[in-house]
Amino acid sequence: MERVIGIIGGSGLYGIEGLDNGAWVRVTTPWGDPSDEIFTGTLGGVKMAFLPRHGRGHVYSPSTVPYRANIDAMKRLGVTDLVSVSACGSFREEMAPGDFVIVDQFIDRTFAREKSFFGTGCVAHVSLAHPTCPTLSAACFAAAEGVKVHMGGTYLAMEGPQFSSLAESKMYREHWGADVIGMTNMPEAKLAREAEICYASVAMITDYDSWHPAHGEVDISEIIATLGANSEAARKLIANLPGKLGAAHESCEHGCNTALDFAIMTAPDKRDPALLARLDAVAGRVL
Ligand SMILES: CSC[C@H]1O[C@H](OP(=O)(O)O)[C@H](O)[C@@H]1O
Ligand SMILES: Nc1ncnc2[nH]cnc12
Repeated sequence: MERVIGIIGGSGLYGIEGLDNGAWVRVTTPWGDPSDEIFTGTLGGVKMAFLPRHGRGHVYSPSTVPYRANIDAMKRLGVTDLVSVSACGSFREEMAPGDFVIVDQFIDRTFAREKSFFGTGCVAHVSLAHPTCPTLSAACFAAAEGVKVHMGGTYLAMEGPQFSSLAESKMYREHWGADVIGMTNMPEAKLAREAEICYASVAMITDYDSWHPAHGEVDISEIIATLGANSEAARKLIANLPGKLGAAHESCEHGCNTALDFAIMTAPDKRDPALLARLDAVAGRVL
């Protein structure tokens, strides 16, 4: 299958440069409009699709990002490999502002978002034991240049938009084993799995949240300054990805592309035709 690399750019990353035949395209989905148009083109002969998660100009809050439309739109564009780039706080001394973490686990504490494409009339349960794709994650690690990268880490997804209290920050760090915190990778990772797209998360550390006695509270100006300093490393990683992955996407050996094989529970004669129609891109392979 032809590889298409999708990038969802988070806070501070609203566009990418250097694509051949680059153009912003409007994609419509049965789940509403994505956060913005999607910038498509090729890099080193590999197709790319870039979507700013919050929209250009940072329009959507973490709670109102249209996650389902974003993932559906990527699927419609043929995206096989989806890389999330996000700002995050750190719970670990050694994971310092400026470093990147290739996240491999999540704790989902979000509660005010649509988290599934499925529901009444077509119920499905996919595995999320390993929410990120090891192959794509390894490629992201290899593509990083000029930045310290930590391979593996647990990302706590909070609802926001306010940052955590000191008590929450200490609980996540000392008792829950979280390494980093952000507001957007859930339900994005869950939806990518339902859409059978390989997903990797590159978390750019911007702060120590509020637990660190020497660093005080999270401060948005500190976050923006660190993001500014880091955006070049993020762009470099994205630019190097096609070379690490190549133009052909073999079926994922970790099962990302076959997540729906045994997931759908609803009997064929009980399925809701209206919901099935909305699932055409995401689950068309098995419906
Ligand atoms: C700019 S600080 C808080 C904001 O930044 C992160 O966004 P993203 O994950 O899209 O990079 C965080 O999750 C919050 O939404
Ligand atoms: N400390 C933090 N908590 C939640 N989201 C963040 N994004 C960047 N820093 C963050």
